[in-house]
Amino acid sequence: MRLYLIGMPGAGKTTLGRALATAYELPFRDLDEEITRREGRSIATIFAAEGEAYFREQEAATLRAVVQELPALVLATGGGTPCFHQNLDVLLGTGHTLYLEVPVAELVRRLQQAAASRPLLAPATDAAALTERLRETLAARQQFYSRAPLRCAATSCSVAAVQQLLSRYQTSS
Ligand SMILES: Nc1ncnc2c1ncn2[C@@H]1O[C@H](COP(=O)(O)OP(=O)(O)O)[C@@H](O)[C@H]1O
Ligand SMILES: O=C(O)C1=C[C@@H](OP(=O)(O)O)[C@@H](O)[C@H](O)C1
Ligand SMILES: [Mg+2]
Repeated sequence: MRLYLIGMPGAGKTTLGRALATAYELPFRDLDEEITRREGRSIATIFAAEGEAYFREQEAATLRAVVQELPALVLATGGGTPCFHQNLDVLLGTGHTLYLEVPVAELVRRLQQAAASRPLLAPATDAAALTERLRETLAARQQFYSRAPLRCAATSCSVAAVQQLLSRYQTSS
């Protein structure tokens, strides 16, 4: 089984993805970590040195390489992954895609510390600016995220809840 986690920065894709991989005894990959490894530099450095378009190309290529390499895994994508280069079609066509749906106010709470290492959010320094940035980003991305066949809300995104969701989904499909 390939399980893909999608959603906004701060939704918990990396955190929950790692826990789900342990629970399912599957390899875990974080797409940002894979890009960092291939490139030998951080996501923030890639954005600063090469710009977003270059990052999106590397992201698309790395996604395809990971999918080809591993027939079974849990993959935490980056927040923008499903929105560029037909990546969502790759996800939908090769595994189960789960959208972690988290309200902007909760994302702000989680990200206030970490925005500096997330280049798309870095210009938003205070809570009001971060809220505005996340609102705009979510509005633009909703059309992609909402195509995921599986979704869970912030409050119910435990490992056990996802396992239950997935087993119901697998028996019904
Ligand atoms: N369920 C949760 N409840 C509270 N905080 C969380 C939860 N999941 C993740 N976090 C925190 O939110 C931040 C972003 O989590 P992360 O897994 O990196 O999200 P993503 O990979 O979706 O950007 C981290 O500081 C993490 O500890
Ligand atoms: O939302 C985005 O466009 C991005 C999210 C980041 O991943 P997280 O969602 O894990 O923060 C990372 O891929 C990059 O900084 C771009
Ligand atoms: Mg992440």
